Amino acid sequence: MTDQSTVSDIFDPSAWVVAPGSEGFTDITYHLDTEGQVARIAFDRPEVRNAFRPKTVDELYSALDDARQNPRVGVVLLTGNGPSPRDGGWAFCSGGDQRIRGRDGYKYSDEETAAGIDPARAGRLHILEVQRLIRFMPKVVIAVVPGWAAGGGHSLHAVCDLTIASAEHGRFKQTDADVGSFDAGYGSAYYARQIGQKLAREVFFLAEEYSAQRAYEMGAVNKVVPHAELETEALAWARIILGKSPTAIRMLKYAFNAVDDGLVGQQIFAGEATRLAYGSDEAVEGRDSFLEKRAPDWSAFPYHY
Ligand SMILES: CC(C)(COP(=O)(O)OP(=O)(O)OC[C@H]1O[C@@H](n2cnc3c(N)ncnc32)[C@H](O)[C@@H]1OP(=O)(O)O)[C@@H](O)C(=O)NCCC(=O)NCCSC(=O)CCC(=O)c1ccccc1C(=O)O
Repeated sequence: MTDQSTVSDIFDPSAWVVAPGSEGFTDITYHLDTEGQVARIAFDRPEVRNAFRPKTVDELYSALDDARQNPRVGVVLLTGNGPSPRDGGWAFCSGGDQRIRGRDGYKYSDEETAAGIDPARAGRLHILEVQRLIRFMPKVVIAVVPGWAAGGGHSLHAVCDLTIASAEHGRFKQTDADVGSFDAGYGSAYYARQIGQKLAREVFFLAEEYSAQRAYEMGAVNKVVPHAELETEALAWARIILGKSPTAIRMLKYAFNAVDDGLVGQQIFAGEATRLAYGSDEAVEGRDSFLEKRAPDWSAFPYHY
């Protein structure tokens, strides 16, 4: 298990505490800032450019869902620890671990399978569940890219609300088609909404390498910062966002999502609108009139226009 106090060369141990319950994770690290309002979740397989295997995705989902349900957390930073002890390379995430890809998805290890993996969940592509969690959680998720974002890692950065990248080491490459994979959802179609159709098709069809600066110019990255300042800058952005109204941020995220998310997007936005309406005197009158077995009195509530 990684020493949680020194997880990455650009990690500031004085800014973070280990998130309760995360001690058993092997493939990711999970920290909360000292105020308990920002979550830092990081891939921790730098020797394979932070490629994910099913266990990685299980842990990632678990940490993200914990952050989602923590009422004090307002912003999540998703990043990759590094550098690689083998060659010094940096990565955000290089997608699915190709060494354990089977014909029906990514495979748990023999030990994990022997320990009781249900055959129904043996071949996994559940990074897509992680994508939906990032997309639908009512909090801002920032991709903090210290190195390669490739394949499914590229898709994860695309689905995050914001991306901050290392000027020196940030690299973007959509390799899906090189390895016979295709993210036909947020990773491609939504990504095209971000940078435009021609550029998105170039990124996927050619699978070339793009620097952080080029990705910024294409509209895929919000800010490029010196490598040593990457995490400090990400935390600073998180603190700016924490200064805003939680309800406003939640409604804005869901408003941005709704146009691309069809009825699910409308449902999520509408659910939050209903929550807001329940707080009004008008909705209280509706509920109370039912419980008191009387006709509702709407006279105090004008038809606003
Ligand atoms: C990322 C690279 C461009 C980095 O290149 P470089 O810096 O030269 O490093 P390397 O020497 O290549 O790599 C160092 C070391 O790491 C190993 N490694 C790197 N990436 C992976 C990986 N993905 N799986 C396994 N191992 C990896 C590499 O082999 C080296 O180890 P050695 O022992 O020295 O050999 C470059 O590494 C690269 O191109 N990597 C592969 C990127 C890739 O193709 N990823 C898979 C894309 S497909 C995918 O992610 C599908 C899963 C998925 O997410 C999905 C599924 C279904 C629908 C949607 C999705 C979705 O995309 O979300």
